[in-house]
Amino acid sequence: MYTTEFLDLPPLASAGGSVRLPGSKSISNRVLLLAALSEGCTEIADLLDSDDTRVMLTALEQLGCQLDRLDGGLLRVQGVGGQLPVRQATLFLGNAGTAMRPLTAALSLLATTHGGCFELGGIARMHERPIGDLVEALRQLGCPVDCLGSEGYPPLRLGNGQAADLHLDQPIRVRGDVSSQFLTALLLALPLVARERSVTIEVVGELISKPYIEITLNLLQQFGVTVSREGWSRFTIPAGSRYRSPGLVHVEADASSASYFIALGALAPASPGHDGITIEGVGLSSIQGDIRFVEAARLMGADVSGEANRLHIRRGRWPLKAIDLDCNHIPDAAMTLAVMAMFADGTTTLRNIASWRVKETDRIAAMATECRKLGATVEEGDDFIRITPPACWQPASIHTYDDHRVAMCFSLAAFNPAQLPVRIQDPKCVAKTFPDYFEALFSVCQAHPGQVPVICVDGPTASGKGTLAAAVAARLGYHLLDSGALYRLVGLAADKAGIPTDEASLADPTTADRLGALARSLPVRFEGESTWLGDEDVSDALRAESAGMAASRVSAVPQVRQALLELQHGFRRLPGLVADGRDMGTVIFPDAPLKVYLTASAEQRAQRRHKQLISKGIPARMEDLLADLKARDHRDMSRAHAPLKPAEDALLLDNSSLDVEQSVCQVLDWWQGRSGLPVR
Ligand SMILES: Nc1ncnc2c1ncn2[C@@H]1O[C@H](COP(=O)(O)OP(=O)(O)O)[C@@H](O)[C@H]1O
Ligand SMILES: Nc1ccn([C@H]2C[C@H](O)[C@@H](COP(=O)(O)OP(=O)(O)O)O2)c(=O)n1
Repeated sequence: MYTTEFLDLPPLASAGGSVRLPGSKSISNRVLLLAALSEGCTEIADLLDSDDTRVMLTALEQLGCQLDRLDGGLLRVQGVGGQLPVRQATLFLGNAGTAMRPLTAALSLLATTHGGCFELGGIARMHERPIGDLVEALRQLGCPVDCLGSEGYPPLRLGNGQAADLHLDQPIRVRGDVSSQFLTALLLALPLVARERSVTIEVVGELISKPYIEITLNLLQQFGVTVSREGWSRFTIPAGSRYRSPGLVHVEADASSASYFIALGALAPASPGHDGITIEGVGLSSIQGDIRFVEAARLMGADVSGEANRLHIRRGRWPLKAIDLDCNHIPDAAMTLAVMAMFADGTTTLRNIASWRVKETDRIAAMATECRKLGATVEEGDDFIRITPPACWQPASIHTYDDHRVAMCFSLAAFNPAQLPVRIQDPKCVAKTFPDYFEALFSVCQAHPGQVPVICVDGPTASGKGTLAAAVAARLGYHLLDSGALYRLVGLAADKAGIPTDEASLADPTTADRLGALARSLPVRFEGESTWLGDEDVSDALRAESAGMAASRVSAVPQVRQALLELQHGFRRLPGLVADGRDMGTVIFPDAPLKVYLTASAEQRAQRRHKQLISKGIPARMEDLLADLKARDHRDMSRAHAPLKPAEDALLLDNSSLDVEQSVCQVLDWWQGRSGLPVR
C-alpha cells in the first residue's frame, strides 16, 4: 500500500494481463456478522483485509466472539449463537457503514433482550452520516437508542442495561429511500428475535440499491434463514428462524473493485502480447449488484465477456459512447462511469444517484470538482451528474476526500490523451476496500516509452546519495535502485568464485570476461531491507568498506558495466524510480527528467563515513578513511568507461552545510517544479 502524501501517476499508455481482486467488502462484513451470530463454527475464505473489515473484526472480538486465523488465509469464527457474552462495550467503527448499521441493529436487539449497553462511534465523517431512520425503526421495536451527538447521527448508545420485551406484533417500518443499509441491518438482526414468532418489515418509500438487499437475502439463506418478500416493500422473517453456520463460506472478489479494471480494459489500448484485462475471483454469476456495472460498461462500448468466476475485458468501441443512465442499481460502481465519461464522444448523464451525497463524502460534489480540475465540464444536481469530456485536459492534483473510490476512479485519468501525469492525494485512502489497488493497477499497466520518471542521484562516495535517494523514493512511493550495491555484489561474488579483483588481474582480458559473465548471472534477490546472493544474506557484508573498494575496482571493467545495464534498466517500473550511483544520469538513464549531482567536501564525507561506521560498531580511522575515499574518487572519476561526472543537465547539490531533511526538501522542490503538476 502507498502511504505517501500523494502518488503521481505518469501518463499511462496500455494495459493487459490478469488481476485477482480482494474480497467484497459488503459480503465480508455481512458474513463476519452472520458467522458471529450463528450457532457453530464458520470458516471464511478470501475475506477482505481492509480498514472496514478490520474494525468489524475488532468489534466482534470486543463482543466476546472468538476468531482464529488458520493456515491458507482462512478465518475461523466461533459463533455466539444469538447470545451476548459481553454485555457492555464501546466500539470504534471508523468510517465503515457496513459495520455501523448492522451492528447497531443487532446490538440494539441483543442489548434490549439481554440487558446490555453498547456505545458505537467512528471517525468524524461517520458522525455526519445519517442513521436516524434505523434508530427510529429500533425505537419502534422498544429498543432504547440514544444519539450521543446530534439526533439522527452516530455516536449511539444502545440499550440501558435493563432487559425489556420487544414490540414485535406490528410490522416494523423503515425507510428505504435514503440507504438500503438500514433494511439490511434489520434483516440481519431480526432473525435473532424471530424464534417464537414471525417478524415483518415494511419499507417506506421506494427502496434504493436493491441489489445490496439481494446480497443480504442470499447470505441469510446461506446461514439458514429464508426471508419471504412481497416485491421490495414487505419482508417476513419466519417464526423459528435461527442462524446456523454453513461451515465454509467463500467471499467473492469485490464487484465494485472490479469496476476499475473493467473500465481500464475498456479505455486502455492492449499492451503488446496481451489481449485485454482478465479479472479473477468475480464473474457473471456474482451475487453482488455491482456486477451490473458490466452492462453499463458495455453500453459505453466495453467488450466484456466472462464466466462464473472470471471476467475478460477488451477495448471495444473507441472513443467510448456517451450514455444517459439511471444508476440506482449500481451506486458505488457508477462513480467509475463518471471517469469513463471523460473518454466518451459526448455528454454523459448519470441519474438517480442521490445516495452519493451521504457516502464516505458527498460524492456528487467530489466527482464534479475533480472532473472539472481535469478540464471536464460538469453539471451537478441533487441526484445527478452530467459530464462533458475535457476539450483540453489539464494537469491535476486530485483531492480524494478520504474516499477510496474517488482515489481509484481518478487513477484511470492517467490514460488521458494529452499524456499528462495525474497526482492522487492521500493514496492510502484505498485501504478501506483495496489496500493494494495501485500495485494491482501498475501490475497490468504500461507507460509510454521513457515516461516512467527517474530521478538520478550521482556523486562521490559518502556524499549522502544513498540516504537522499532512499528518502526521496519513500516520499514519492518510487522504486529505489542502489546501483553501487550491484557493483559491490559483483565484488563479493568474485571473491566467492575465486576470481581476483586486484587491479593487475583486472587488466587481464580473460579475468575481465569471467567477471562480466559472473555479473550477467548474479543470483541476487532483494527482499525488503535484505540483499541475498544465492542463499546467503549479504546485507552487512555489502556495506563493508572493503566491499566498496572492491566495487570501485570491478566497476572499471567494461564487461561488468555492460552486464549490469539491463538489470539496472529493469528497475524503471511504475510509478517511478530514484536511482543512486555514479553514472545514472550520464549513461544508464540519460533521458531522466531530474538529475542531481550530490557533493560535499572530502573532509566532510570522511567524517560522515567515520560516524556511520562507528555508530555501527565498526572500527575506523579518519586518516585511512580520507585516504581511501580520495583514492576511490580518483579511480571513479578517471576510469575510461562511465566515469563519475555530473551529467550536462544535472543540478548540483553541495550538501556540506545541509542536513538530510534539507537536501531531501531541495530535491523534492526541484521535482515538483519538473512534474508539471499543481500542488493542490
Ligand atoms: N546531507 C547530509 N548531511 C549530513 N550527513 C549526511 C547527509 N546525507 C547523508 N549523511 C550521512 O552521511 C553518511 C553517508 O551517507 P550515504 O547515504 O551512505 O552516502 P553515499 O551513498 O553517497 O555513500 C550517512 O551516515 C548519512 O546519514
Ligand atoms: N552507478 C555506479 C555505482 C557505483 N559504482 C562503483 C563505484 C563506487 O566506488 C562503488 C561502490 O558504490 P556505492 O555507491 O555503493 O558506494 P558509496 O555508498 O558511495 O560508498 O561502485 C559505479 O561505478 N557506478
